Amino acid sequence: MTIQEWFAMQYELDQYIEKEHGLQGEDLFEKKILALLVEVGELANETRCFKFWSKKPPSAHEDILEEFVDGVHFILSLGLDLGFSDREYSLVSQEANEDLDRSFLKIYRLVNDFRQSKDAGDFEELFRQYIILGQTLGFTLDEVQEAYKKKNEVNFKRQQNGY
Ligand SMILES: O=c1ccn([C@H]2C[C@H](O)[C@@H](COP(=O)(O)O)O2)c(=O)[nH]1
Repeated sequence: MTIQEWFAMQYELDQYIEKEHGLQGEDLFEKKILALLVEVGELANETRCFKFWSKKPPSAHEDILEEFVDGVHFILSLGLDLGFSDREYSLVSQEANEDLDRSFLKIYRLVNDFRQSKDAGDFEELFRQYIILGQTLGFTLDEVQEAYKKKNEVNFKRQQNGY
């Protein structure tokens, strides 16, 4: 799936949600920023990377992946809202951050930077670093896109069932 196709899938879902909730034309930027921050927190919780006080293992690979793609939804949605979907993105990278705690804290900082600047370069850096976080968690881009497709469908069904 190309990045443009990825944005297009998110566009369809966002349009459906906005129509369903009578929100067409509303500025949902700040709510989506907050939603993304919440998703990043939920993801960190599933990895348990910061829980130095606990001996419990992380959640299963697929459960962490599902949380991860919730964040992807909101990143794509924010990019669409600012009209950044037609740009070229180089998301594939050999980088992987060893330290998960620092990676999560970095994502929080990048979300806030992007919130303030609404800048295309800051958006790309956020998207890129989020994908690198995924790689650090053991997910390939293909795997992320497959999981995204599944969750996108679940999100549609939820809307149709009065979520
Ligand atoms: O405008 C929106 C609002 C929500 N979602 C998706 C992203 C997540 O996959 C899911 C979050 O739903 P909760 O399970 O957190 O309610 O909804 C969108 O894609 N676009």
